[in-house]
Amino acid sequence: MSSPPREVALVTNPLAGRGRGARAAAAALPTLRAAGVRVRSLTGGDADETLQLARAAVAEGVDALVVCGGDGLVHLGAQVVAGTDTPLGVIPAGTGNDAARSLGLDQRDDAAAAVAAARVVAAGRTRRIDVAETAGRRFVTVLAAGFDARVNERANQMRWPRGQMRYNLATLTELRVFRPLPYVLELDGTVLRTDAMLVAVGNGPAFGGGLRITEGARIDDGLLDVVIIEPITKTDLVRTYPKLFRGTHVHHPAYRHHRVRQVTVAAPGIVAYADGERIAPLPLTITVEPSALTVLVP
Ligand SMILES: Nc1ncnc2c1ncn2[C@@H]1O[C@H](COP(=O)(O)OP(=O)(O)OP(=O)(O)O)[C@@H](O)[C@H]1O
Repeated sequence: MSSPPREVALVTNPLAGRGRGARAAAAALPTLRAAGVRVRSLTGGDADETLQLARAAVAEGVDALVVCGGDGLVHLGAQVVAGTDTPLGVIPAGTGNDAARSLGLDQRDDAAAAVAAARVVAAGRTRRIDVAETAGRRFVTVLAAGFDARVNERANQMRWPRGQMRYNLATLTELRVFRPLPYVLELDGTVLRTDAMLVAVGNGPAFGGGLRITEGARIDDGLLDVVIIEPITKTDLVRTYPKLFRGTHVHHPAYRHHRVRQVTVAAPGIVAYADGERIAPLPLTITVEPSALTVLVP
C-alpha cells in the first residue's frame, strides 16, 4: 500500500513507557480521525488479549495495523502482519523505542511526536524491511543471548523496584555472579566455538533503548548481524557499557562481528530475549526473512 489508509486498527499498550502509551494514543487518535482515517481503537487487558484483538482486526481487513507502545508492542505487531501485505505503523511510546528509531520516527515523549507519528500513518508511505525468525517468533531489533539476556531474566523475576532501577539492580547482581559462557555458533553452516560474555543477533542495530550492540546492522539488507563479545574483565565490561550508546564498542579487541543469513546459538543456561521479550532457552536457530514486513515510514 502506498496510498493513505482508510481504516486502521490502533492497538495501544496503555502501560508502555510507564503511562506514555495512553498519552500518545490520546494524541494520535484525533490526528488520524482529522486526516479522514477510520480508527478501530483497541486495548487488551494484557499482551495475549492484545494479540488476539490485533489478529482479529487484521483478519477482518483493516488497511494497516498501528501499534502504540514500545518495542514489545512492535514485536506483537510483527507477529500479526509479518509475511502479509498489511503495513505496520508505529506510534512510539515505550521505554525502549529502538524499532521506531530504525524507521526514522520521532522518539520524543510529547504530544507533538505522537501527532507526527500519526501523520506518518495517515500519509500511507510504506517501505519493506526484514524480520528475523526464531522458535516460531519474529523479531525486528535484536536477540540477546548472553550477559544481557541474564540481566533481563533476572529483572523479570524481581518484584521490586520498578522501571529502570530494576534493570540497574539486576545488572549489579549479575555482574557479581556472571562467568563467560562456552558458546557453539553455526554461522551459515560454519561452526565456531568460543567463550564469550554475550552473543547478540541483530536485524536492527540497537536494543534496550539505544544500546547499539549490533552497530551497523541494516533492517533491509537481507542479513543478520551477529556480535560476539569475547571474555573481558568485569571492570572492562562496566567501562565498555556506555560506549554501546554510540556504537564505539566495535573498536574493543574483544568485539567480533559476522554477517549471515542464518545462525544457530548454543550456550548453557541462557534464555534468549528479542525486542525485549522472553523468547526461549538456547539453543536457537535464527533466520532472516528478507523484506517480510511492510512498515509505514516518514
Ligand atoms: N494491556 C497490554 N497491552 C499490550 N501489551 C501489554 C499489555 N500489558 C502488558 N503488555 C506487555 O508489556 C510489555 C512491554 O510493552 P512495550 O514494549 O509496549 O512498552 P515498554 O514501556 O517499552 O516496555 P518495557 O518497559 O518492558 O521496555 C510487552 O511485553 C507487552 O506485550
